[in-house]
Order: sequence, then C-alpha cells, then structure tokens
Amino acid sequence: MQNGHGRKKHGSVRASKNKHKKTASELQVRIKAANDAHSQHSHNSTSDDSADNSDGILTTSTASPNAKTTSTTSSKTSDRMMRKPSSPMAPPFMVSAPGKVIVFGEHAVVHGKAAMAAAISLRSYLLVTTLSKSHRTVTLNFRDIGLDHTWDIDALPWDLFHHPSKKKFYYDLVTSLDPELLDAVKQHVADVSKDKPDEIRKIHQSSATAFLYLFLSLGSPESHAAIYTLRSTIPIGAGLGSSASVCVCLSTALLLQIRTLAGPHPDQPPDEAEVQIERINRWAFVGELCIHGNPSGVDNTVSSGGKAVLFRRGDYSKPPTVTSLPNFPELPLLLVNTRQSRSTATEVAKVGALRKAHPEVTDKMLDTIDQVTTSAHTLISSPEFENNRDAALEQFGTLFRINHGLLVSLGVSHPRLERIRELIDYGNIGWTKLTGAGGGGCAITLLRPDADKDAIRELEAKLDEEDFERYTTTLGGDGVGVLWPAVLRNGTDEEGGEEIDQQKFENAVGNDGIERLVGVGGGGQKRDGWKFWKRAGSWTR
Ligand SMILES: Nc1ncnc2c1ncn2[C@@H]1O[C@H](COP(=O)(O)OP(=O)(O)O)[C@@H](O)[C@H]1O
Ligand SMILES: C[C@@](O)(CCOP(=O)(O)O)CC(=O)O
Repeated sequence: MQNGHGRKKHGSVRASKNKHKKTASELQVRIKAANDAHSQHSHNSTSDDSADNSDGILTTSTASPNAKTTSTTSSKTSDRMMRKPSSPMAPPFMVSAPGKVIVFGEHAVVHGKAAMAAAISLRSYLLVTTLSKSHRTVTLNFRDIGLDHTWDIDALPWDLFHHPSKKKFYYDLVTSLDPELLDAVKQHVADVSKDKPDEIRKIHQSSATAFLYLFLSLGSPESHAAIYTLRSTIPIGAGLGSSASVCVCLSTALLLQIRTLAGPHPDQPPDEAEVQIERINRWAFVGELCIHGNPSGVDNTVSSGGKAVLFRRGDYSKPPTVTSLPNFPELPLLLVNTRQSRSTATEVAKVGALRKAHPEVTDKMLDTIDQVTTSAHTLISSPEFENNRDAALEQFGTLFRINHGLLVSLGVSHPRLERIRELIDYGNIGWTKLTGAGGGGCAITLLRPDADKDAIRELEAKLDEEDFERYTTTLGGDGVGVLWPAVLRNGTDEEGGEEIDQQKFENAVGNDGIERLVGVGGGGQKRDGWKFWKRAGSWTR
C-alpha cells in the first residue's frame, strides 16, 4: 500500500491550518492531559513493556531501566485501560540528532588505536504525527531520499517479534540482529520503492529495514497510526554519520512513544540523563546494524550524547572503551564534501593490504596517529586551551595537518581531497584533514581565528566553481534533542508559538530552509523549545 490515510495527494499530511493551529490554552490543555495521563502511569507503574503504546508523549517518566515485566501483557494492558479510560491524542512532536566527524584517528581505530569524534551542527529532524484511532497505518516519509511508504500496522509480523523466545524490551542490550526477525522485516520491506532504480531502492530499503526492525521491537499491535517525516542537513554517505543520526532520531521517537524516556528537562540529574541517552544509543545501534551490518558504534554514540568522545576498540570481542570529552571546545570548522563517492570497505582494505606489505612502516604510522590523537586529547584537556586559545588552536590545527599527512601516506586520500587542502593552504585559511574513510567524502578545516575574510570569500567561490559542497558547522554540539510539542516561535504568534507545519517542513529548501524552520540553532542563536539530555561531566565506559 502506498499513501496513508489523511494525507494529501502529494504524500504529505496537512491538517488544515485552522485544525492544526492551536491557541496557547488549547495546547496547554493537550499537554496537561498528556502529562496527567503520564503521572497516572508513573504512579501506577514502575515497569515498562512495549505493549504500553499509549498515545500521550511524556516529558518525564519514572520507568526504571532495571524494571522487568512480571505480569502478563494482557493483564497489564487491561489494568492500564482501567486507569486511563480516555487517553489524549499526542500532539505532533519532533526529535533531532547530530551527525559527527572523526577529528583524529580514522583507520588507526580499525587497528586498535584511539579515535576522537565529535558531534557537528548538521542534524537530522524527525517529525512524528500521530493519527487518530480510526487509522491503522504507519508511514515513513523520508523526503531527502524520496522515500514514502505506508504499512498496515495489523499486517506486520508482531507474533514473531513478540514471541517469548524473541521479545526484546526497551531496556535490553541488543548487539546483533536476529536473522529470523530480520528476514521477517525484509519481507515487509521488499515492496518499498519496488519500481525505483537499484541504487535508490537499496537506500530506501535499508532505511525502511532500520525503521521496521525498531518499530516491531519497541512497538506493539496497539501502536498508534503515525507518520514519521524526516529531513536532514547531513549529506548522505559522506562519512558524516547521516545513518546514525537517522537511527538516533528513530530510536528516540519510538522510545518516547512507548513512554520509556524521562526528560529531557533542565533540572534532570545527569545520571538520569545518562540512562536515557544510553537507552537511545543502544536502539540506535540496532538501527545501524540494519543499515551497515557491522558498525563500530562510534557514530551513534556521538550522535546520541553529543559533544565529543575518545573511542577505542582494542579487542573486537569486547565493547569499546568510550570516554566523554566534556571540555571539547566548540571549534569553527569548515566542512567540504568532495562529492566523490567512496567505499569505506575499500579504503579500510587498502590500509590492511599496506600493513601486510609493509608491516613495520605501517604500524609506525598507525602508532603515530595514535600519538596524534592522544596529544590532541591532552591539549584539549589542559586549562591552557582556553587560557591561550589562539596558540592552542595553532597546535590543534598542526595535529590536523600531521594526521592528514599520515592518511595520505596510508594511501587513503584522493585528488579532490588534496585539491581542497591545496586551496586552503594557499589562502592560509586553516588546517585541513580528510575525515572518515577518505578516498572521497569530506574534508574538515579548522579555520584560523585571524583568517583573512577576503581569502575566505575567494576560497568559497573557488570551491563552488569546482563543484565542491561546503558547510559551515561547529564541533562538539548537543546530542539528541526533543521538541514537544512541535511548536516553535517562528512567527508572530505571541501566545504560544506556531505549530510546525508539516508541508512547510517537507518542502523546506536546502539546509538553510530546514534550519530556519525547525533548526535547534534556528540559523543563529539556540532556539527556545528544543530540549536536550545533558550527560554527566566526564565518564568512561
Ligand atoms: N536524510 C536521510 N533520509 C533517509 N535515510 C537516510 C538519510 N541519511 C542517511 N540515511 C540512511 O543512511 C544510509 C547512509 O549511510 P552511510 O553510507 O553510512 O553514510 P554515512 O557515513 O553518512 O552514515 C542511507 O543509505 C540511508 O539508508
Ligand atoms: C575508516 C574508519 O576508521 C572510519 C570510517 O568512517 P566513515 O564510514 O567514512 O564515516 C573505519 C571505522 O572506524 O570503522
């Protein structure tokens, strides 16, 4: 089946303006109703199960990560129905998660060395619109890739996903996909974009697989009909973690819908926030498993918690060691996409082959990259970084340059990446390195604080002329955030802001259009309304 109910002919849902636009008091009634339903839930339930698909979205929850279901689903469901004779319809809400860059240590991290990765200000935005109970469909409307598919909720393989031998709960740690479940999902994904060219269909089906696997794992046959509309400012497949960001959005939205996330709110204790982030991260990793097969987990870790991490995977049979870098500076960064397609696997294999042919030399280079990463970590951990920022940036930039040189020596650069570096070096604008697997994809440039404005303008013109794509971003921003309900003060509505218009969101033009409409930065200052889970200062796990 294709377009869902209640949607316009072009595939979007757009309740009439009058119907969707609420006054502040109407909204407050809806929010209060949802919160009342929640406090009932909080008082009456210390456990959670995925049958709890009430339609209220909660901003607080007492569901314990350790709580286990002891009674049967059906008795709990009937209990709940007695407690909540009428549950309010959830307002549309939005979640957003950032992309990432690997700042230091790509490729070396494959060989057990450290990598430093940070969130970027490019983000994905997922609008969740709950439909009334008369609808029984779930729609994925991923505009950037032209995916628009609707499933009948009642036709999905709930029995298999809820079989006692298979059932996973929101607090479970899932580190691999169940082949039987994946197979069942694939059967329901086979119809997605069937008539599109292979390349496009593959992308659509991998996104759909991630969504359905999560929806079936976390939802229930009673799940409300909903539309999940996604826009992203992250270039796809350029090594900036677009897939992880999408998976973090999906995981967060679904966990919110089953009321298993507390917050985010400004007074939330960091330990509690940490539990929520980790819960989101675990399920996002499951989505990444669907898209990538064997992700390291660094992308979803950074996208969930934001800021920056030091990541090391010494022993592949064990979980990685992840250290948060709470003092990671917000750095001015230019991100340039070569638009050169590349395969991570091919680039990783190149380094593997070099290591075989020249083990000592290659290992020395990998060790040196490890030292570069460690030096960068020491630098940003020192109070000197802020006290003498210009000098510290110079050192940090030099480490960028060294890391890039080593990656060139490892054979994973590309003439288009070298062209970017050349243009930037000529203008003395900053320090450049490739980010991610190389062989194409993106380069990052740390801009000199005193870079000549004319030289920057000239560079931008050259990059445009030579068909590079450039983004301005900042390193080390927030992780996943929630806008609930999906109301922003975009317009002149003094009372309570304006509900995000589904059609405007779908049709926002380019990254600027998306940012202006819903962006967590709103194209400048941080925007009121968006809330983020804030991790404890520093931690290692
Ligand atoms: N804006 C988006 N809309 C829908 N799906 C997306 C979007 N961005 C990424 N994806 C999903 O993630 C996949 C790209 O992942 P990948 O090749 O690893 O690139 P990246 O390194 O940017 O994560 C796509 O094939 C698609 O399934
Ligand atoms: C080369 C590598 O270190 C980074 C690859 O990053 P990306 O797929 O280009 O985002 C591989 C890895 O860490 O798994």
